[in-house]
Amino acid sequence: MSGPRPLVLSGPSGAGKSTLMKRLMKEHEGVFGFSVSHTTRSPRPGEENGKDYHFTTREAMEEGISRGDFIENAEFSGNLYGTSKAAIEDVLAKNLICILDVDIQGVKRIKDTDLNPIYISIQPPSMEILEKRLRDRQTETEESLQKRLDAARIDMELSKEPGVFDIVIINDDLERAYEELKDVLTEEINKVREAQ
Ligand SMILES: Nc1ncnc2c1ncn2[C@@H]1O[C@H](COP(=O)(O)OP(=O)(O)OP(=O)(O)O)[C@@H](O)[C@H]1O
Ligand SMILES: Nc1nc2c(ncn2[C@@H]2O[C@H](COP(=O)(O)O)[C@@H](O)[C@H]2O)c(=O)[nH]1
Repeated sequence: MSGPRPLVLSGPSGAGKSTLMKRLMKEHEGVFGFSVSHTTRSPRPGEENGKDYHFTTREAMEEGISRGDFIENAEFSGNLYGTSKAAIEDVLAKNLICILDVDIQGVKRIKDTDLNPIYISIQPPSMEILEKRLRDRQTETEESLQKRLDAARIDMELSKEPGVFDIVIINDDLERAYEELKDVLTEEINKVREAQ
């Protein structure tokens, strides 16, 4: 049997990717595995090294990129982010649905690989609501918030291009967005459960 297809979750910072993903993983224990990315940004309160991200320095990450350790990497809001080959292999080896949370640059780079994931974009209902969610989250300085909003405008345009995403979910009502996400993944979830 071929393994379950990975899932690429993308969309503007603050759209609700982590919120939806954490619920999906909690409600489907032993079905999903998170591909832990590397980043040069500082940890937020509550974030754990090796669980939320591998927090690293730019120098170490650039060395890893030159060695070919990453399947993709991107500069986002003044920091480097990347998906290592090891992060994905760890999850695939367990026959779980591998979830990658990456920005739109990552989506484009993953399309050049043989990963064959399901591409899902999580979009906010509007820029105004996105800005409010990001401000209320209280994780950003004014400067990084503005960079994230600039990146969000680009993301919202690109996500409308035909063929980039298999599905675009508007995360207005959390319950409805979650149901939509779960429905798209039913076949892959069943594949994992049947194999257990
Ligand atoms: N449907 C929703 N309605 C209201 N608030 C929401 C909704 N979905 C998420 N949020 C809130 O919006 C904020 C941003 O959500 P979250 O951190 O999940 O976004 P994200 O897309 O993972 O962002 P990033 O890419 O920066 O990690 C959080 O405080 C979350 O609780
Ligand atoms: N191209 C990649 N993008 C990534 C990766 N890991 C996270 N991200 C994206 O970065 C922004 C900001 O994340 P935050 O945790 O600092 O809020 C967000 O859009 C993520 O999807 C990665 O490995 N590659």
